[in-house]
Amino acid sequence: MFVLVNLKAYPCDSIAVATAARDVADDAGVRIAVAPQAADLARVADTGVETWAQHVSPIDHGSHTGSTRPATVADAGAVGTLINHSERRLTLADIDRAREVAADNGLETIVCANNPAQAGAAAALGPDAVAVEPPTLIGGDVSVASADPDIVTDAVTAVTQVDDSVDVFCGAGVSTGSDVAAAADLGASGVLLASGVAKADDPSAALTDLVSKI
Ligand SMILES: O=C(CO)COP(=O)(O)O
Repeated sequence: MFVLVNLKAYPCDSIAVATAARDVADDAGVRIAVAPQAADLARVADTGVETWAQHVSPIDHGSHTGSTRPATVADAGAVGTLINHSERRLTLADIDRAREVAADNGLETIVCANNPAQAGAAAALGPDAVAVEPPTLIGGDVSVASADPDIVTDAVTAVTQVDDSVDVFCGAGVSTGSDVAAAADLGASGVLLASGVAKADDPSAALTDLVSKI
């Protein structure tokens, strides 16, 4: 299982979380990555933790004020990027282009989706993975794997029917090792989470629990 921690714009110490994630990943032998805000990418990557971008713009060089260029993200030390997060939606054409430019720059890509139908559509664009995250459960206390397990299994079916080389992750409300184990049982190969670590009093303890049943 791949554990990807999205720090969003939460008021956490991104370097402290990154350092904890690096150490827990090393100790547990589990793949853990941290996705900080764009301005923190290089500092987070310098800790040695696997670093992802929260978003990239569907552009390369040019007159694109305020954009997050995939190549710049890669130069800062990111190895992958989320695309079309529920809080950073893109048009279909922009998802396609962002994935293409990100991949051209060596970034791994995860396209986010609200539901199984969108997950299948996202798989058709050829990302490395699709993450299904029901918006109503994001930021809540109940994991998608227990609140709505069919969403996960149906997303796995939808994605596999389109392209069985695309991994399926799930997210929303994931905060414990039991949540991660339940996601794996439903066929997910990774989890995407935020508040369970970014808002934790002790991010290291939260991460240790998250990987405890993998
Ligand atoms: O949006 C999410 C991860 O990108 C999920 O957020 P929570 O883990 O806070 O529900």
